[in-house]
Amino acid sequence: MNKPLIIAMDFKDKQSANAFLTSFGNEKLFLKVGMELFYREGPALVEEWKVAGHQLFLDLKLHDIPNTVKAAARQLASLQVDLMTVHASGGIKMMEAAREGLASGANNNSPDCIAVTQLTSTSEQMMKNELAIDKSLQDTVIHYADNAKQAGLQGVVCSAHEAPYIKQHVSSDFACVTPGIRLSNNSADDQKRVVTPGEASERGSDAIVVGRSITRADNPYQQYNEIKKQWRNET
Ligand SMILES: O=c1ccn([C@@H]2O[C@H](COP(=O)(O)O)[C@@H](O)[C@H]2O)c(=O)[nH]1
Repeated sequence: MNKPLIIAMDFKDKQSANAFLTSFGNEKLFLKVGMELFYREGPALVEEWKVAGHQLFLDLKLHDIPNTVKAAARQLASLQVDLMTVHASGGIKMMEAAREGLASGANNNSPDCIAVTQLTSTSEQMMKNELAIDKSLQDTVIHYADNAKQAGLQGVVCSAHEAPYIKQHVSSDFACVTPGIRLSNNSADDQKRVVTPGEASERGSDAIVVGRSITRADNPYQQYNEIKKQWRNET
């Protein structure tokens, strides 16, 4: 990966999403389609944006029994997206099943598959009190990342806080895709583990995912370029 800045296209429908994209002109982007937009618009919008030349991250966070995940991944592979997600808490067999499903459904290149370790909206306190996980957040994320590596996935979704530890304890070339990105004057909203684009870069993130800081900005294109500049250390 070459320091991608992935835009989280969390819009209610295709019309609002495409209205947002008009300010980017013909620029080719890396777009993340999540549950909100996919459940409304389905594969057609993904195909439309692929044809328009954008890279696509389909973030549906599959989490089910291995057989079901394998079959779902087989369907998603035919969409020829670049990246997709599963939840690491589904276990190694489920992640292996996702990889097998992608391989069997792809015409040529299968999409990269990465596993969500702990959502960036989760705090250490919440993990212990609500989720009843006794390990520290950092150790849990490293453990899940190690499972994802064993399952043959290409990387994980984590916060940039954990990225250096994953590089150190799992593998330096295991991809860390990090949401929870905010400029220093932005609200964290529902995110708990946030960093600035510059901090994500310093901590070794391979790609950042940014939604509301761009999509809700007064001038999304200007904000996108400001975040890109900080993320890529361009002065
Ligand atoms: O741990 C995770 C996994 C996925 N996400 C997704 O990233 C974006 C972040 O949006 P912001 O508006 O920049 O907070 C969103 O689509 C999430 O579904 C995440 O935030 N954390």
